[in-house]
Amino acid sequence: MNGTTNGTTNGATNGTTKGTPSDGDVITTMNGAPVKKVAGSQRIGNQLRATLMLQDINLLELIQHLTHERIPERLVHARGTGAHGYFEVTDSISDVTSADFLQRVGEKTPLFVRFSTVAGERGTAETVRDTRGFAFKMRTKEGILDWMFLSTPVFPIRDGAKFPSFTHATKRNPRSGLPDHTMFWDYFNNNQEAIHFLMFLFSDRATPVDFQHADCFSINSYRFTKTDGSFVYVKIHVKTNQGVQNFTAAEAQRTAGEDPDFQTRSLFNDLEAGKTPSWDVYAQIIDPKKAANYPINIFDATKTLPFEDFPLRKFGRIVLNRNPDDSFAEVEQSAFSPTNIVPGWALSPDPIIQTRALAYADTQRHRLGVNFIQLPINKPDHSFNPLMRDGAATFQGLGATPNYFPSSFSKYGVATQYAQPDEESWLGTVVDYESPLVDADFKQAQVFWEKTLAAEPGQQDNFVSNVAGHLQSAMAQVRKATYAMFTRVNADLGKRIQTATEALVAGTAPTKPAVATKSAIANKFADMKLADILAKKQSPDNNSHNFDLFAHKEWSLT
Ligand code: HEM
Repeated sequence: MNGTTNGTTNGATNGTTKGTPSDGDVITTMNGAPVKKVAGSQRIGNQLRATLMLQDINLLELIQHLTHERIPERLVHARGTGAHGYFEVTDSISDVTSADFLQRVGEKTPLFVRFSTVAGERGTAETVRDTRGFAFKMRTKEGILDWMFLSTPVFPIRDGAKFPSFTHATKRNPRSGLPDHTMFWDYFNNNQEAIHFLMFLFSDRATPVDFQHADCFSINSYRFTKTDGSFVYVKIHVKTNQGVQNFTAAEAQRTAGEDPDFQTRSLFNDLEAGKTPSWDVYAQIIDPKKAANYPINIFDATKTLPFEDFPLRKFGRIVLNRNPDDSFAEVEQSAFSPTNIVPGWALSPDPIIQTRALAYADTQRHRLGVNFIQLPINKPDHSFNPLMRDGAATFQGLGATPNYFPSSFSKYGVATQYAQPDEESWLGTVVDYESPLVDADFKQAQVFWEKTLAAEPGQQDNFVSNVAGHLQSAMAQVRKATYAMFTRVNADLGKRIQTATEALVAGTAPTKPAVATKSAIANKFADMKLADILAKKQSPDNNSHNFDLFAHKEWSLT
């Protein structure tokens, strides 16, 4: 057998699953003894009747392993898929960060990404209306850096204590176990700082065709730091080179029914076919002095920062080129956290980031076990901390290394080049603070409605019908409060949502939801049957990626 030898760890590098068997390997029991009959079971007499024996170790182990194969799904972002690739520095950014992996233009850092939807469970359909998660794990020479971004540039909350309520309201009713639109809208009616997020969630941007055709954003402000102690704040934008493509609500719903795994299949097939989807990476650099007097709080995750004042600066690109070898080992067991940072990249005082600092490794100890960091996909190429060593399933092999610090019997210490603390100062009186809702919270939502959506033909109509289609299932008093919320964005918007929703409730709306514009993909294939699309895909002169997006009936592991 390949894999572990001599009882020592086979430290898999690059987060890839190791131990692929080779021809001629024999199947063994857990302790490594050869199995005589893998699919047979020991029984009394040569008969089909089941008088089985506990001494049939192969059978016992097979069943016992199977009954333990599922682990808890992620609290949020349970449905996901992954891919390997790299991050490449395309433009110099070393004036604002000392991060080693960003110092040299052209340098590539190995990367793993997990893409996800947020609210649904592990088996739910993928093309549904939702935010998409983009979790990047970069293996830099100075440790693992995780970037955990979303496909919306804003978040629904700016007070960490609201995260449980927001999460509960977007999941199932605790009594009925059913999705509950009354609960959903009632939460948002009472937490209206989420309005900007809702504008994205009910636009066609929340039904991307697949992950390759979506952008993502850090949302939270982080810090680029330098070894001299200076720093700037930074927001990251990751823009797809495949072009943004969204489904309309009707297309997304249809696809969810026809192929609930559409987005996983699209990515898997693209990578198997040798495609290399890529994204350009930009920074919005924020001078701390400018941030202090800027009208928008840069630590308010419900707001974006205008490009006029904080232009995008390109510094890298992300390229994907390989499917995982083992979906469970790499995708399901991957553990990302914003606290996986490296010198040159740091957290900020953003309250959401500070709350997140606690959440991830905590849930991963529950989901994967205390030593989840030793799993190959999560394990840094180099790490050493003898103070964290015991717990279930540890295999670090630190032996006699002292487990306290400092010790007279060891010479290990800290890296002196990072000894200089950065200059951020945190001073103030302790207060119990919950951010109040103010008129300014509706400003960016208003711009999104009046300018952004208005600039794309049919998108305002789609927005109204997307909200109405969802809101119609809420109780009357909740619907009324939601009309009032959208009226604060724009009086006409509030009225249109009310008219469209109440028509659906009364059954006077057209039976099919009005889909004002079709996506580019739907237009292209409007009159084609699936079989024609697949046939066209196979024609040698076709090199349009649009055809591949519809090739979702294929599943090829070869
Ligand atoms: C207080 C706010 C938040 C809390 C408490 C929180 C908590 C969590 C938890 C518990 C998970 C599951 C982790 C796991 O099981 O491994 C998760 C996943 C995730 N979160 Fe958050 N989250 C918050 C806000 C955000 C924000 C603002 C973003 C992005 C800007 C984000 C991005 C993600 C992503 C991408 C994943 C999926 C990770 C994966 O694919 O494994 N989260 N979050």
